[in-house]
Amino acid sequence: MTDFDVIVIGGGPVGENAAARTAAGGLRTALVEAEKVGGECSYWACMPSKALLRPGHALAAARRVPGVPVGERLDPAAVLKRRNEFTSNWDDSGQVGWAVGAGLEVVRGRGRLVGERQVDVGGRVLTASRAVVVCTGSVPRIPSLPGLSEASYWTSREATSAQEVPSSLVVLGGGVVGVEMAQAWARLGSKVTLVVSGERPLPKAEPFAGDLVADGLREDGVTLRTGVRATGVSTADGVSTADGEVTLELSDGSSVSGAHLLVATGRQPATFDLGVEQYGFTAGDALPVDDTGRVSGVDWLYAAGDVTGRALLTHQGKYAARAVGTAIVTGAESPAPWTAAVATADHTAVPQVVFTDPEVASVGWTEAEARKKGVEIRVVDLDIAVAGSSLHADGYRGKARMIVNEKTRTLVGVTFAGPDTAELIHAATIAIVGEVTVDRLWHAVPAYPTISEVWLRLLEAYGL
Ligand SMILES: Cc1cc2nc3c(=O)[nH]c(=O)nc-3n(C[C@H](O)[C@H](O)[C@H](O)COP(=O)(O)OP(=O)(O)OC[C@H]3O[C@@H](n4cnc5c(N)ncnc54)[C@H](O)[C@@H]3O)c2cc1C
Ligand SMILES: NC(=O)c1ccc[n+]([C@@H]2O[C@H](COP(=O)([O-])OP(=O)(O)OC[C@H]3O[C@@H](n4cnc5c(N)ncnc54)[C@H](O)[C@@H]3O)[C@@H](O)[C@H]2O)c1
Repeated sequence: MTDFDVIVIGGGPVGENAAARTAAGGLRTALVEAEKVGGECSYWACMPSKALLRPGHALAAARRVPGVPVGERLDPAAVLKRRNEFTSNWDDSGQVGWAVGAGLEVVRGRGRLVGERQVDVGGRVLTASRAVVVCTGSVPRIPSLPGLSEASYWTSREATSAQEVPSSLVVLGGGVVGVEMAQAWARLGSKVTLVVSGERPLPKAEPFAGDLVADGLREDGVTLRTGVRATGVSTADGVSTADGEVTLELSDGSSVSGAHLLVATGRQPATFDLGVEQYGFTAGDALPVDDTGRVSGVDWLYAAGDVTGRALLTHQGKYAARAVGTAIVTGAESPAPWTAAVATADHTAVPQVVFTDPEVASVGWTEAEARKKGVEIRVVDLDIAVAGSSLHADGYRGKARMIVNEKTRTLVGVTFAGPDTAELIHAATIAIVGEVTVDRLWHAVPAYPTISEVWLRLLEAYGL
């Protein structure tokens, strides 16, 4: 008799969803968690970062509408208190309660694959009759910079959980973590310098989006150092506590200093000390999976979320988890694309919102990605300037891009960059997933006066 039908290793949002799905399908399911049920997302990523950003957005939005009485600046103590509440003060008992209510057995400890359908947790070997699902997430990728390992630097964990506003902050890396945290702490009163190796931040987004975010950061007082690489780190005494304690040396011979250094240079799959080598994989590499989440060459092993390296986003990881759970419960061998056990949208329709001000909301391919794939496309670019946007805010500044596959006349990518564009993107996701032609989209009439009217202008600019 096995202990469980399914063992899920990693109780982040993705593991929780995979486990809840198999339990709902009547399978005895264990959720093994080494730290906190709820994972990185709940305690050191999505939730606290958005809780730090939201008050600044609300204040900026109010300032853009005459007649709304607003204060000069944010109240950092109140912002940090609300952020602490959003992380339940880093107490996971609520999440554990949810897991138990969902019919899961929560096993505390670090899981390690030790044989076919066997997981060691602190010396106890758990066995599964059907499947083991790896949802161990990712960890910060730290570059090898001279002096960095001796310095006391921040990763996204410290940047999202700090209990005081740092007097100054140097941020290395202009990806999503870098720009979001640079703006959050700048708006809370920190003197922030953002170091970006390329021409602009957000190199994976459409260039106009990175440029608009750069403008927004500069307006918040962030100093942007673009086109420079970090070459070394030095600290006064190895402990960074006061202004100027950490110095980042740069490739152009200059340097920048701050009370803290945030290293935001990407993430790495959490496949260390997991026993993946016995199946031919390398610790630190992503686990390769098919669209049902089955790990290549191991028929009882599944994976979902950041650990697969497919899309490092909570919503997309949870989608993959639902596919894995369905695949395990139904036991379908080769389910068809776009059925519940297959994460088909990962290839064409991954939405993301960068929660800066301006926001960047995108789905599908960028122009560069579409061209690389050899798709015959037409790109439509517009300023977001409709009745809805001018009512929304005085001096509203934003841009939209729609990319159309010229053969099928369907959308393959959409990006909106501007204040409060996040809520526009789901319409684009539906259009891409539904393979709606521009000719049919013409009949999806946006309400007046909303920012969504930009859809009508995009279609008109396309020639409809
Ligand atoms: C600062 C920041 C902000 C972000 N903001 C957003 C956002 O706004 N929206 C968004 O969609 N995405 C966001 N992300 C990305 C998002 O956090 C991840 O995509 C998401 O957390 C992935 O979920 P996961 O369950 O795969 O991994 P995780 O959330 O990392 O959870 C993995 C869990 O597995 C546990 N674990 C690891 N190894 C073991 C083991 N051997 N045994 C037992 N347990 C183990 C860990 O303790 C952890 O609890 C953000 C990321 C960062 C860093
Ligand atoms: N709002 C959101 O959806 C959200 C928010 C935060 C994070 N995330 C997810 O988390 C993941 C990790 O975010 P991230 O920002 O850490 O990674 P990222 O890959 O988005 O960005 C890392 C950046 O660091 C740069 N970089 C790498 N090495 C460097 C070096 N040595 N010196 C200078 N720059 C260097 C890269 O060019 C890149 O621009 C992302 O994939 C993102 O999808 C999502």
